[in-house]
Amino acid sequence: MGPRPETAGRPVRLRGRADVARLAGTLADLVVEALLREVWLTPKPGLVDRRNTGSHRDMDVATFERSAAALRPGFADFVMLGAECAAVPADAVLALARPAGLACERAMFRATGGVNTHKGSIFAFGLLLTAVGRLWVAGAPSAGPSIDADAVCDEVARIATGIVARELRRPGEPRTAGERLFQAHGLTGARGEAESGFATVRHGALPALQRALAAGHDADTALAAAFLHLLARNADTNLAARGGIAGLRFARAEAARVERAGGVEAPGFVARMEALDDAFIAKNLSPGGSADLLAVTWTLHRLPRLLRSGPASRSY
Ligand SMILES: CC(C)(COP(=O)(O)OP(=O)(O)OC[C@H]1O[C@@H](n2cnc3c(N)ncnc32)[C@H](O[C@H]2O[C@H](COP(=O)(O)OP(=O)(O)OP(=O)(O)O)[C@@H](O)[C@H]2O)[C@@H]1O)[C@@H](O)C(=O)NCCC(=O)NCCS
Ligand SMILES: Nc1ncnc2[nH]cnc12
Repeated sequence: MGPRPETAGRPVRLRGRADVARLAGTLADLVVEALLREVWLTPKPGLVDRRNTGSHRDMDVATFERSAAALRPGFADFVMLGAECAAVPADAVLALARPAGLACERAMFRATGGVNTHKGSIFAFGLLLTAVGRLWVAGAPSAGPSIDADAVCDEVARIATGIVARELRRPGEPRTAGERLFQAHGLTGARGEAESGFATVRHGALPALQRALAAGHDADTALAAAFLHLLARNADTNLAARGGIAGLRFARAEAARVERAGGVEAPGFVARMEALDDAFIAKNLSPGGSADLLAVTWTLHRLPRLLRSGPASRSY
């Protein structure tokens, strides 16, 4: 699966709804590509990949492939929604986007038979794609070339402003893992990451990916470097939900140990990650949130060049 011929790599300039629709298709293809690159990257401790299904018995690579394909139309809808609400104040956008997010969740559950593969990805990419749609229209006609990762992250932060206080700091029984972990440990999870403008990606995983590419590594090795960075630093509520704070600390400490041993540059990197995979599985640990942020990392890396378009956009 990859970008559709009619949208991939062609200049997308704003001339009206038809051009926003074409932009939406191009960006939806990019996000599906990012989700597939994530699930295919191997090995990823505790996660579904081509080595095994990690700490999961209810999903495999094919489940994620079906889920990603089912989400493509919804991803395009977020871009269109962002373009249509470009003039709406940023702090009023989330309420407008949430129904589209819930529709994506329903599409995911239909495609997976009720398994939660991409709930966090829907949230992250719903914000990211809505933000790009808004920037594309607000800055038209010169917006394309100036929409870089920082501009997108800043717009995501504006849209998500106040979400932690509004949705996590409220009294009452927690309804989800994220709400329970906030009350117990102050972890803000996907909401906190969004409100920070994907800070863990913007200031950590994305530079790690781009350093690895600049050093001559291929895309998968660069993604592995970015994933290791995330695993060592991201406050992943999936890890905490499954293994408690001790589980989150264990995962981050072990990832830091692999980094100190030289990371992707060191001989034996794959063997170290396979050993970590076995250890995570033994403890039922799964860093699903870090997997989502890895797909966000790839998307933010590819987006600026894609918006400037042209054949060069196919290079990484
Ligand atoms: C706002 C929501 C995210 C509310 O969901 P929740 O209250 O649960 O919030 P979190 O727990 O904080 O996170 C939910 C998912 O986000 C991913 N995640 C976790 N930590 C982080 C982080 N630090 N940064 C980024 N993302 C993070 C993670 O999703 C991934 O893992 C899931 C698969 O793992 P698994 O362990 O299997 O999960 P379960 O099935 O729940 O466990 P088992 O039953 O198998 O044991 C998968 O979702 C991955 O994507 C967290 O799970 C948001 O969901 C929401 O409100 N949505 C409504 C629609 C909406 O607003 N859409 C966007 C509009 S712009
Ligand atoms: N590869 C993966 N395995 C398990 N959970 C995930 N959530 C997102 N990507 C995942």
